[in-house]
Amino acid sequence: MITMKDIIRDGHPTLRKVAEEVTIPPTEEDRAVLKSMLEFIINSQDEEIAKKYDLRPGIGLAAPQINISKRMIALHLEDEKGKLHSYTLFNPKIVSHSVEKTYLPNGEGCLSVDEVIPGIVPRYARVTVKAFDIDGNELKLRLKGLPSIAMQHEIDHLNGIMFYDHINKDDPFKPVENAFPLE
Ligand SMILES: O=CN(O)C[C@@H](CC1CCCC1)C(=O)N1NCCC[C@H]1C(=O)Nc1ccccn1
Ligand code: NI
Repeated sequence: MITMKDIIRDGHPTLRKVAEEVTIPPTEEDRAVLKSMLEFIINSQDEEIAKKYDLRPGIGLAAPQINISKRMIALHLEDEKGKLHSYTLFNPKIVSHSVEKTYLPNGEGCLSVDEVIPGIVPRYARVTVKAFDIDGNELKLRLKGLPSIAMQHEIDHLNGIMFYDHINKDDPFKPVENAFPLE
């Protein structure tokens, strides 16, 4: 099982690489890795398991964070209606997005960043994503709210981008044009 020791931290070069596309159909190994990434996220949200293995809670994980420079991500999170969504995706790609932006009112963190970096992290309010599921079937997702924000955070990891790259360096809380806080 994946634990925090498997998660590389800011400064590790893999976090700044553009990850390689996964060949479709995925190999058994790629499928096993992606399943283990979702298992980690679900474990990290389970109070007992997280305590037992000292896991930091997460709602998403990208393969580069476990030093695998491949375009694979897992997400396990609730949407604004309280509906739980699990995503295990190969080669996700944002194919369209809203002009409007949004951001988490308390900023963002990252399991690969041990310090708190305050500031507004502007994200597209809505995104349409094309990807392949765990079996290699093509799918299209239309996301808004937290799923949209989290998806963009994870796809950034596949392109070597960290959340704080989006924070205004001169004034981290400067209002962003056409961006509205989530909730
Ligand atoms: O690349 C993947 N990661 O680095 C794990 C990150 C991904 C999220 C950061 C912002 C959007 C996606 C993660 O889940 N966290 N980051 C560290 C703090 C805890 C946790 C978190 O933000 N939790 C959360 C947020 C909103 C609502 C409920 N829970
Ligand atoms: Ni992250």
